[in-house]
Amino acid sequence: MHVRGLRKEYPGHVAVHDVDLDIERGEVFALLGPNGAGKTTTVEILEGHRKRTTGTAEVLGEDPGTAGRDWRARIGIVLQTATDAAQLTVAESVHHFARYYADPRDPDEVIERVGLTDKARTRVRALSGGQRRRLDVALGIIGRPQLVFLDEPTTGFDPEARRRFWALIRALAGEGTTILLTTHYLDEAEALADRVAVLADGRIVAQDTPSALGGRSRGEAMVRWRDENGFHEERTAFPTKLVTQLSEGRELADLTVTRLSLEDVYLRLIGENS
Ligand SMILES: Nc1ncnc2c1ncn2[C@@H]1O[C@H](COP(=O)(O)OP(=O)(O)OP(=O)(O)O)[C@@H](O)[C@H]1O
Repeated sequence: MHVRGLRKEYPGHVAVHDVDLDIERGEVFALLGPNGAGKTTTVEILEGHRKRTTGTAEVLGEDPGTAGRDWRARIGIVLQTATDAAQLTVAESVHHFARYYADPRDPDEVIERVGLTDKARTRVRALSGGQRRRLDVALGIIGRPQLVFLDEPTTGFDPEARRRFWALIRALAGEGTTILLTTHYLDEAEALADRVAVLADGRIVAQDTPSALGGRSRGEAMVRWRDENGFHEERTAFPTKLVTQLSEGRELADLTVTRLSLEDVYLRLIGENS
């Protein structure tokens, strides 16, 4: 996917300014940013659901503004709003959606992969919010898409469901599926994304791997430990050296070495650009 100078104007308001993105096949890419930053607008333009004002976009080799049904069948979309097939059971709706595609995944396997096997015979309207979201994910991947858009995919998931979902996304990426997700969960971006971009007020203010974002991997570390005089903490660019000096071969109680969290860096970037 290649995007250059993408811009979206609404009357009296520029929602997306000059966004450039290159996302490779099999890559998991996360768009981060506060409410109203322009994530959904960007994603909807790339899905072909919204018209851009200016700029170029190439998604799976085509312009999403003009691409046709064959292209659409190659992408999977999981929207923020839940699907509406409330009368059908989980199994019925997944089997039903599978029929729209030339080479769908096995519906029962997809239901298993999202962890809904024991709800397969339950009507969609009787699912919990998180279960319904898992069904949305199932419907988004049933067509064996080459590219999957996930807009806040794990909102409402319990911790176990999130871990299961992360494993599914990694497995899909391992099979060569490209994933573009938006999320407000920094731990999710850290666990899943090969690269992240931070949008603030419609502009990309940083783009890197989660571990290097905002100079994070080069930043100072905080070393904390405890001894007979109590609790200590020291900020240093050379944590290995400090720990070696401190320990002199003995164990240090409650030793931790931490760098800025992704959330720390994210909040700093957002603060600098708001
Ligand atoms: N149809 C529209 N008409 C006018 N303004 C819009 C429209 N859709 C979105 N906007 C504005 O564009 C900006 C970006 O909105 P967008 O939904 O892309 O943000 P977001 O980053 O996805 O936010 P969230 O995290 O809340 O989902 C917001 O200021 C929003 O009010």
